[in-house]
Amino acid sequence: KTSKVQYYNNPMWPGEAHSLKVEKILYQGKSPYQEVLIFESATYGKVLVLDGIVQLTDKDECAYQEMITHLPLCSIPSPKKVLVIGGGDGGVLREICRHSSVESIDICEIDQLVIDVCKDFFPDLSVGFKDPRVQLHVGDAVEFLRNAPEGTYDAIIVDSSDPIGPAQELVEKPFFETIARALRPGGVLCNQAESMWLHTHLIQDMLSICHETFKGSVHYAWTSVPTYPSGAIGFLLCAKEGPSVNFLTPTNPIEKLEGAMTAGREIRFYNSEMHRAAFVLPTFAKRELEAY
Ligand SMILES: NCCCCCc1nc2ccccc2[nH]1
Repeated sequence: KTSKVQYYNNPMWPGEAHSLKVEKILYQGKSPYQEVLIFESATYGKVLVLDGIVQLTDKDECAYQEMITHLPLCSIPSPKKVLVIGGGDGGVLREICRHSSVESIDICEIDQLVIDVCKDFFPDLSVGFKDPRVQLHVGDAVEFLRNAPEGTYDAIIVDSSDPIGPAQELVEKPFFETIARALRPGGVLCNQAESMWLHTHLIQDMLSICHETFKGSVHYAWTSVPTYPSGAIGFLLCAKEGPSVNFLTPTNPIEKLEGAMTAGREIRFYNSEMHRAAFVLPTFAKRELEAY
């Protein structure tokens, strides 16, 4: 049973907690990297928790998976080679597979246990692994990117957990530099970039690093995910210098996506207006983030 005191001590959102009623524990385990918990909630379907942090729920995972994927992929004309860092639940893979221009997808996930339990408990997400274009690499992303030839990818999506624990190195400058090197000119990066309500300093640090590393353009976007503390989570969209990228208006014909049935599931959250709206910031966030 989680004690209330320990419950309120997560350094990512000290003093606050979003709680879900547990109907039934479905899985509890521990990998070399983190504790893994899956439970059936009363109102959000199944829930995946890593080290006490909600990663996704059946009900609202579509918001995060669709936005982190289609914001970058709909911003370039014809993405062919895509890399996913993290994303072991398979949800981002499921969304990438909607893009018929994509020819190959590399995914580098450090924790095999996350992949295994999501195949058992989240078939709607792990369906992404079944696509023949997907090549799985289990290991450390820094290592993987060091060995990636320069200019390999049209898009890189960093679906990381938070920078406490295995994902700490994924917000540091050297990592962003290896990403820039692995992107082709005009290639794009989209990574999980915390909440504008809770993590302004962390976002400012990431924005500074990205403005130094990506001479193309850098934009912060956000969306609503009710089961993430603060109810909002952000994304950092970066373009490597080269053919210009306009993140603010989707270029890739999203219409053919909206109807796209992939793996038996239609799109539930993303559309062209939500794409444009994601880059519109409330005044406090403009003040705190647009200067960086
Ligand atoms: N696939 C990982 C998604 C992120 C899950 C953990 C998490 N939940 C958050 C809530 C608010 C801000 C940042 C957050 N990061």
